[in-house]
Amino acid sequence: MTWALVVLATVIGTMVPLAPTLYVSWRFALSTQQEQLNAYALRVLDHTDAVYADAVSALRTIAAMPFPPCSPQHIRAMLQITEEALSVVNIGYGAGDVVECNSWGILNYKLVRAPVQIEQPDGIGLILNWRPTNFGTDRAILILRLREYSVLVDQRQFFNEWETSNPFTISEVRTRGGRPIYASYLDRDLPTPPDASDASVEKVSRNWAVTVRQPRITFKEHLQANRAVLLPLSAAIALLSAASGLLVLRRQSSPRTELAKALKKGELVAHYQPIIELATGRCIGAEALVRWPRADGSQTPPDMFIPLAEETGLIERVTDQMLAAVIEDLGDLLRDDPHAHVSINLSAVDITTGRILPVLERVLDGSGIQPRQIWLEATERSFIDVDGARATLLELRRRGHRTAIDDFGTGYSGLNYIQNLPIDLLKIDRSFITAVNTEAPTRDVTPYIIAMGHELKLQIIAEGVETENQAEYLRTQGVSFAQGWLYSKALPASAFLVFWTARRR
Ligand SMILES: Nc1nc2c(ncn2[C@@H]2O[C@H](COP(=O)(O)O[C@H]3[C@@H](O)[C@H](n4cnc5c(=O)[nH]c(N)nc54)O[C@@H]3COP(=O)(O)O)[C@@H](O)[C@H]2O)c(=O)[nH]1
Repeated sequence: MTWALVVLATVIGTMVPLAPTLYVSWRFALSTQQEQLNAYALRVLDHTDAVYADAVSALRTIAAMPFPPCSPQHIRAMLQITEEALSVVNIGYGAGDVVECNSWGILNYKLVRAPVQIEQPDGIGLILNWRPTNFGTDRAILILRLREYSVLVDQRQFFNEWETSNPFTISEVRTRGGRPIYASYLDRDLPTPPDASDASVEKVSRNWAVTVRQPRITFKEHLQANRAVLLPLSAAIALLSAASGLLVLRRQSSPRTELAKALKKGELVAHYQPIIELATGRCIGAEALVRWPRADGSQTPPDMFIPLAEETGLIERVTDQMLAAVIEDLGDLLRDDPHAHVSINLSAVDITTGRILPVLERVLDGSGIQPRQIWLEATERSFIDVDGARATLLELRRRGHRTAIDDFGTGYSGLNYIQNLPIDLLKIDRSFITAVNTEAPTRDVTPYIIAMGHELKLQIIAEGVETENQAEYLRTQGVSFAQGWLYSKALPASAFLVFWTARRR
């Protein structure tokens, strides 16, 4: 196949004039840049929406509390919310023209409440670029106002770390009315602010508009340098340049394209890791884990392509194909044994947008499989948009599905988040199980996580159980279920069915 392609490319490379080829490659490079910018802009917008949603949630929470203004309980509540909300630096209260108290206590100096500059579509008032004195920071602050309450957000929160991966890409965040609140070039050592020749993409959400830019000139210079070398060379060695052009093209085939192709061809498969009831040693179900077998016999690990799928908008298709694979592979088992279940990993976007709900309904409708047999796992990253996550989880539970928080202990969620979310199971991350009975610093955390699960009346699943010693410890701590290499690695469907038959009895 490769030889055929090389011969074909050689013939074409000899015959086709070079200029159109260069023109096409230029257009191709341009559209790739546009695609990259689109993905970038969506990520910046997601991040902006998440920071804003976090601050609005803090604002609405404090505004709904019944404490007497500036009482000790009131100030304590403001401090607690400030500490828990990732983006909030302070909360202020003032019924009149001045701030009377904030998260730090009652104010002993006069701080005038800045007037609202912009009314957001969601009813929140905004004050931009507030630069406080006596406040321990010289950074620009965004104030969100709801009645007597002001929530303060450091505008640098809108900076996105991934921008640093491409030094020429910059982002600007504005309100829907066009007022700028953040421009990343202000915080980075870039030679100039953006200009009109930049390639740019704009994306808008309900409250925000985001523009992402890359200087077009950099791209053009690069292309012209290539041409200066290629034109004389290609005249002399047309055959060689055609073949090497093909090789370059093949190497440039991006990981995203490869993953998209694999999804299109249905190359991703599900493997199943048994879940064991610790008290009886019986297998009660499995976790479906995606596998990507390659033509050369190797496997690309999910750790490599799941983040890529999440970044490039392919993750929904991964989830959908896994769901379809589970029904195809284990449908008969689930219909025959109504107590069996399969856990499926959902992505943050499945949970926060609720897009998984109609998909599940469509797949299960008429399948003879009960919703309670499909457990759904979400990582803590899904809960940055708490309201979206709660709505989806509530609906899943109403339909009868069981919901689990995955990799627990590795994210930022605290007790406060979890007790307010409709979750049935807590999966302790492998790192905390590996630490059991070792000298690892995290070994003392494991009992606290288990106690937290019990306190919240959640069933607990331990991941990554590799030794009988760990299993015994978990049994004595009242952990219900376990999965890990002690019992089995993730198995192809046929091997899992054999395991199930042996361990179900
Ligand atoms: N959104 C989706 N994410 C998925 C899906 N399938 C997998 N993933 C996520 O990718 C990460 C890596 O998964 P994988 O390489 O499959 O690793 C899993 C197990 O194989 C591994 N494991 C299980 N037992 C042991 C053990 O005893 N020791 C050991 N060293 N490793 C073990 O742990 C991974 C289980 O992950 P988790 O989901 O946290 O239970 C991983 O984050 C997957 O979530 C998918 O379909 N969609």
